[in-house]
Amino acid sequence: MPDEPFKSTGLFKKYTVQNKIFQNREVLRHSYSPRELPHRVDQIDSIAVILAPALQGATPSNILIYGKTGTGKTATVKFVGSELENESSEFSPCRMVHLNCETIDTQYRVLAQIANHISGHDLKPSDRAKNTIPATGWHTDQVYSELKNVLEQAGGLQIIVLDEIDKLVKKSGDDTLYNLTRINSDLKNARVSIIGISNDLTFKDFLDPRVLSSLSEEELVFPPYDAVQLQDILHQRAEMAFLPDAVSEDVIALCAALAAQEHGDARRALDLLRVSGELAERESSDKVLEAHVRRAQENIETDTMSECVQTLPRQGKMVLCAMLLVSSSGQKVFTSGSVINIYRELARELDVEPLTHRRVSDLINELNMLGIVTARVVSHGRHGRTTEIYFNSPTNQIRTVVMNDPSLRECSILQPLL
Ligand SMILES: Nc1ncnc2c1ncn2[C@@H]1O[C@H](COP(=O)(O)OP(=O)(O)OP(=O)(O)O)[C@@H](O)[C@H]1O
Repeated sequence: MPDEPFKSTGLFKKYTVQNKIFQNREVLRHSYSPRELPHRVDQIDSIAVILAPALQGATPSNILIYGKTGTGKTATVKFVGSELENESSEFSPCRMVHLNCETIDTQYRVLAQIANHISGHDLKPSDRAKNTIPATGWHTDQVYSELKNVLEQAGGLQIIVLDEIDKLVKKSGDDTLYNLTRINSDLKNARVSIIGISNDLTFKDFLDPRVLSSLSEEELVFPPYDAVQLQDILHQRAEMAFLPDAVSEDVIALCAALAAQEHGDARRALDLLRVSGELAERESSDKVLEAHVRRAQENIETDTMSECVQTLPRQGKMVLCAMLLVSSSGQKVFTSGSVINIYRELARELDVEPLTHRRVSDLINELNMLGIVTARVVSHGRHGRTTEIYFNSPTNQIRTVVMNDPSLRECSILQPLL
């Protein structure tokens, strides 16, 4: 029998009501690159001064950039990079390739990605196909030598930006950086400069001193934004993102103040404004209200917390379960000692080698740093010290997420958490 012609039920009609809030919500997304970066003039100038010699054919110093998440490191480097690319001449071209080492985290992938990017963008079409490096299968030496060929063919200066460089170093050591910081001595017609970006200062401890000194010829620190600066950033985006009068000064000030309380993270502030707008839109409101911002803050916090719990390693989840169990027995504030006792029972039932007291304390500190619990050391004078722990918010959501793990669900000790 022939299929009946499709007849729409109008499912989406009620969700595509007339837009009363957004003019262009895309400008609030992470992928949008703003053309102006308020409160980053000093950082833009500092990077421009370091890179400027490139326009006269010299090789600029390598740069290491630090700063907490959402302080505009990536946006600033991309901004300066496009200015430099525009101003460089055909005779002395300068180009920037941007790699995120959270996903591109092995030497093979880093070298191949740089080479493939250059062949795709900067080589004549006739030279492109033969230069493509496969995703796997070559020897690293061969990839390195192909990268040199591609750089020589393209000529000029190549600035390689390694964003989240700490992830690369922690996953694959410092061989890639060792090779890249020395590649100029193997090149005749081309030059390479490196910009490393990180929000974790401790990764320097994983670097060989020689690699560190060539990588950090220049160092820059991006400070967190304060509430007033975040307001300016939000203003600039809100003008493009929202319809006139949909967002008030008070709403912008509240988003800025809440994000500044965290650690001055512009990404968080922009997310808060976008999610608040989406909540207002869903309610067919023609204005974003402070109540929408408060709810957006709760939603974002819940999402972040769920992601944190989901991605905890197994032992971390076990320690968290032990805490949930103690707290569900009615103790709002409990000690690390009681958590460790239950953790050990749990390890026995799950047939997992229990960690030492010290390691469990480290895991408790990690959960403290993630903001899931508060753990503080209390001194009892002559009787020594204990760590007191309590949950920062109601535990229902944490329980649901952690107990999603099938092996934990089956554990008899943990049945009270289901
Ligand atoms: N001064 C600014 N003006 C306008 N938008 C900004 C500014 N600083 C940051 N942003 C925006 O905030 C978001 C986060 O910025 P960015 O990705 O550059 O931060 P980051 O410091 O690299 O963070 P991470 O370390 O987490 O990668 C982006 O959407 C970016 O466009």
